[in-house]
Amino acid sequence: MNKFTPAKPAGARSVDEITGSRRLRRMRKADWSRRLVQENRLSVDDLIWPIFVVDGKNIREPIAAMPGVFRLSLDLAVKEAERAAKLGIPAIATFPNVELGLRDQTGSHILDPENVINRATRAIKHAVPEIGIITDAALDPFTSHGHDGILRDGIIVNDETVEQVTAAAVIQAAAGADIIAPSDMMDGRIGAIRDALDANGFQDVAIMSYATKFASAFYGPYREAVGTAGLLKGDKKTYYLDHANSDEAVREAEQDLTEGADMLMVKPGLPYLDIIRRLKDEFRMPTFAYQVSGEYSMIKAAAANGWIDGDKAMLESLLAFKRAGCDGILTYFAPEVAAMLEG
Ligand SMILES: NCC(=O)CCC(=O)O
Ligand SMILES: [Mg+2]
Repeated sequence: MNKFTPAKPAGARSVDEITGSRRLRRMRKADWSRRLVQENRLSVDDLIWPIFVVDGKNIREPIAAMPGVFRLSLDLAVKEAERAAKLGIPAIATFPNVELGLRDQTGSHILDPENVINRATRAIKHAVPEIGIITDAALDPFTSHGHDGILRDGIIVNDETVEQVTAAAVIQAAAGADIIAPSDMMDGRIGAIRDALDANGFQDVAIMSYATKFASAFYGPYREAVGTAGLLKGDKKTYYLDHANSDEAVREAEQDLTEGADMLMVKPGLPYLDIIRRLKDEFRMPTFAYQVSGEYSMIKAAAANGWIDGDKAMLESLLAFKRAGCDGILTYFAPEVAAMLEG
């Protein structure tokens, strides 16, 4: 084997000459100094916990593609909300798995004040009034085709969907939702929901807009959780954002703020940190990320295989959202990380 000895350049500079004695490792030398200069911190106040609810009693159904996440009947959802409040988690977001017989072409069951989402809101509000409740006014768990909008002749019709989603938002507010978070990406829904909430006396109900929801492969496990995986035909590219685009995301956020959104959300999270940073810098509004099911499950799967340290990857991923400019994160890790931050 030939041995190669690299030549030192003539008059090679010392490291001090190269750096001008600016040694950036100095502050990293010990735990105490790393803590002292740490720029971002994750706190339990940053967490929103998405939970899945179903009809029935004493049901705690595992979701195969989301280890550690369950579909909960309302009695158990209330218990979990109590646990979340004790851990200091500020808010939960509820998503239903609706029985197939109640799903139809227009998602009409979303308008039933007694549907599982509205009953969950009332039950949790009654038992745990101190926790914030966020509901999604989207149609996908209620339609027989798994789309977020009303489907007519192969087209998701915008304005009719906005009417349906707006009516659903008012019914959710009447049930006690504190924040309406419409995730369907129809044009004009934020302004329509704001007008309708105000007209019905819900001026104090806020809107968190899923302003930039991208067409993404990372929603896979969620579709198992809400039971739309087998129903969905085609894709959602005519309403969700093209994941190649960034300027378009800024336009979407600007539009939703103009229409009255109180908060912005970017979804998915980790592959879209650049979008979070752009929106935060551009608008300086409360900005949230949804660390979606696929992101959660990737970390869980790699950890289960012993390929990564799951706890460390969880904490690192959540802190990355703070660094990117997030005020908070919707994450299935919420109770796990809250317990860790507390302990
Ligand atoms: N409207 C809520 C979602 O679509 C959640 C997606 C995910 O967690 O993958
Ligand atoms: Mg829009």
